[in-house]
Amino acid sequence: MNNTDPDQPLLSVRHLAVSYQDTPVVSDATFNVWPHQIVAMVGPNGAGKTTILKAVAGLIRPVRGEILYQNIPIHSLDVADVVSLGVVYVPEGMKVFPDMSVRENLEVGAYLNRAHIPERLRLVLCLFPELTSRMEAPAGGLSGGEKRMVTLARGLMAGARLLLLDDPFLGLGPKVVQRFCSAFQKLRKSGVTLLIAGQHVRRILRVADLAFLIEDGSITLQGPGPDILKNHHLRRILFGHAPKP
Ligand SMILES: Nc1ncnc2c1ncn2[C@@H]1O[C@H](COP(=O)(O)OP(=O)(O)OP(=O)(O)O)[C@@H](O)[C@H]1O
Repeated sequence: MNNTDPDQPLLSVRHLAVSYQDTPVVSDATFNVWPHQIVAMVGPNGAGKTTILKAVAGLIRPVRGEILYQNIPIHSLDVADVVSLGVVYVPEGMKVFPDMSVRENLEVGAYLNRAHIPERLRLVLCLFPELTSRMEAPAGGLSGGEKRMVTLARGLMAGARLLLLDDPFLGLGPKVVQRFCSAFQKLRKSGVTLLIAGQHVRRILRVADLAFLIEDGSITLQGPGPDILKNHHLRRILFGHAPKP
């Protein structure tokens, strides 16, 4: 299942520039994501985090730059081709198909990439055993945290080797956030690489092997998550002061 070279970046983003209509949003983003890591992108509202994730996922076409996944240029590919390589975007929010069962929601995830479905389902239920008893229930009746589990599980059912998570903790209480952090660590151990963008900066940086601060569409700081959490510039930009981590 895992054929990544630990000595090569899994994802290499080089001089990425993205515009909406003619308005530049990401100007020159360059970074690598190494296999089997949890990588975080943090930054102020509107800095360009979601835009970068969507460009990697093939949902937005860059105006300049390169995106290489396992050395394959993916910046000109359609979303379906990017997914079939194992790069899967999980949008923010808790959107499920409410009238479909949890099982059917997960099957939708596997629609574009149908190999290894039983193996993927085992991984999902090992991460989120609470879904086991809800498999035949309508997804609309799940709690917010459970719906979020289904959206993440759909990404895994699509065969993600690189999971792009957009604000995964949005709207979740501290206990559920903790639950997701341990699921992320289990996922990393199972060979999935995670690129996480979001607002829950302290929580995300504490679990991040590598993290980037994005400001105005460019990367202004990078390092291990717990280290950059101590950085004065980051604290000033994101917390407005320099609190204790
Ligand atoms: N579809 C769009 N059309 C035009 N402008 C957009 C569009 N989507 C985002 N933008 C703008 O691009 C900029 C970057 O947005 P983006 O969502 O990537 O930032 P972000 O860092 O993810 O922000 P947040 O943390 O608030 O989610 C913002 O100024 C936003 O208003």
